[in-house]
Amino acid sequence: MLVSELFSVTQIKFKDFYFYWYERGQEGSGIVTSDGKGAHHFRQHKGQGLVSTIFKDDDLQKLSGVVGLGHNRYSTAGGLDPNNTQPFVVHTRHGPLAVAHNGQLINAAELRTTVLDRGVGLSTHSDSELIIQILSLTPPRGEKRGPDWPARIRHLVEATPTAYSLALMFEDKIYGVRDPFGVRPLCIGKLVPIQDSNECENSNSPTKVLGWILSSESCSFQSIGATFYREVMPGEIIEISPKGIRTLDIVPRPKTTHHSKYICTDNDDNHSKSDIEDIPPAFCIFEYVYFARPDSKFEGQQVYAVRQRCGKQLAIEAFIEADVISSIPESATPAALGYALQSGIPFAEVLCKNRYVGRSFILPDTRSRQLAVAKKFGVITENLFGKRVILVDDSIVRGNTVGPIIKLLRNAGAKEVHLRIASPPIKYPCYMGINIPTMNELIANKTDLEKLAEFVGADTLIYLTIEGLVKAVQEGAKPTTKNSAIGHCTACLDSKYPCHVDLEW
Ligand SMILES: O=P(O)(O)OC[C@H]1O[C@H](OP(=O)(O)OP(=O)(O)O)[C@H](O)[C@@H]1O
Ligand SMILES: NC(=O)CC[C@H](N)C(=O)O
Ligand code: SF4
Ligand SMILES: [Mg+2]
Repeated sequence: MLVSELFSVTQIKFKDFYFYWYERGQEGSGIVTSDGKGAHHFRQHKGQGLVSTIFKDDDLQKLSGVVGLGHNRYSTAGGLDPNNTQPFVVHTRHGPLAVAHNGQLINAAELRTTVLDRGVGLSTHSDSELIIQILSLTPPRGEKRGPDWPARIRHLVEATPTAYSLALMFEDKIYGVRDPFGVRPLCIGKLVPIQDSNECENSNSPTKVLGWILSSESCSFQSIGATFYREVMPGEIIEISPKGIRTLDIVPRPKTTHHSKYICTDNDDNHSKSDIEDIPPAFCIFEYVYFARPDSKFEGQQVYAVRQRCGKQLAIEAFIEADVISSIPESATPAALGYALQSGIPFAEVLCKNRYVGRSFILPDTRSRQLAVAKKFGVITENLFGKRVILVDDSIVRGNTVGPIIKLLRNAGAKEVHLRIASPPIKYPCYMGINIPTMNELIANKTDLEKLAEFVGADTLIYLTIEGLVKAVQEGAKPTTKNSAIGHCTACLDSKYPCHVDLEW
């Protein structure tokens, strides 16, 4: 049995499969299964909203098969149209193919023209549909015997440098693909007998493998009795089949250098060959700051530990005397604990979060984000009345969260509120899978720092520096293989995009 899943905490059990989601995307969701026999043997169910509202027992009963693909959508291209819900399925010359995509194609406009110019009609505005259409094309050197998936996937990777982590399903096989810059995460889990899944990860004890799992985040593995096997490397193409798992290819990063759309950097042009060849991967630093779940692991370290180090670094860079340190739950809590450990000031909760309201930043529009913030928090008065409070958040993006919260704390009797942000100001758009497409929506561009503190109602406001964040992240990061490089995208902080950005999309 093989299980594949992108985006992992809702448990869904059907026949032989277990799918777990934590709603990394909250807008839509789908499952496609295959009985492994090719044409006409795919089954699927998709819908809009949270997983728990989409999949009822009856729907799941119909989803039988030997392999499966699931996806939760967090829209970054193509809008909220229900037709953009994934996985996408098309019938290729060799039978049905399903694709689940985490990311956003940086050159989507150019690719769209290329696909349309070849006479292929598209049925959505989703960038992910382009992926499945390119994969449906016969590769440049043709195919002698049946579909040559390594060649088709390599052709796709050469056509678009980033940002994608993909799971593809064809007959009884799953292919996993991570773009050469490794902007979005992708990891492999091993389904093992339950007693073995409680053993230490990466233990060398011989274990019967019941199946393989692909997931954006490793936090999903433990909940289904699987263990973390390893990350898919940037540029790596893997195949999961009844015979097991193997690497088909590793596509190198294109010879490029950082591109700045917004500021002059000494990175554009004038580079020696070796500079260009040495360009490192660009794993999204915002996964560590906010996006990923704290119990997930990337680059050999748990996200929780990185956030705590960010908080410690913040205390070094931006200490202030206070009576209590607290966080805006949930993502900022490890950083606030780090600040408390470093500074010796005690940590106490000042906000109670309504657990039935999801994450607000990842909602698709301003009104729903602001309503979510208003519904989400209550104050724990005893911990702040008459006190000087250091309030830590992981990030300020559009500024929907922090202002209303400081108002709540002041109304409840906080004497001073000092805001400390465990990441630098977010000033530039992301085109690689986080939905911040314009500069105008970013509050750091609307006013200078001093006015921003006043605007959100804080006595003082200090952000972590870019160097401080990179240090906190890279201190514990380990290369995937002995000689592989470590590198992070920081483009939304410093405008250094890993490759050319196509702004027409
Ligand atoms: O400045 P803004 O545009 O408001 O965005 C930043 C806020 O949004 C996120 O929290 P969210 O409520 O999404 O999730 P969390 O519970 O994981 O912290 C993030 O942790 C910040 O608190
Ligand atoms: N990560 C995702 O779910 C986004 C995939 C794709 N870019 C979309 O907008 O649908
Ligand atoms: S621009 Fe920012 S959010 Fe986008 S991939 Fe780079 S670090 Fe991540
Ligand atoms: Mg938050």
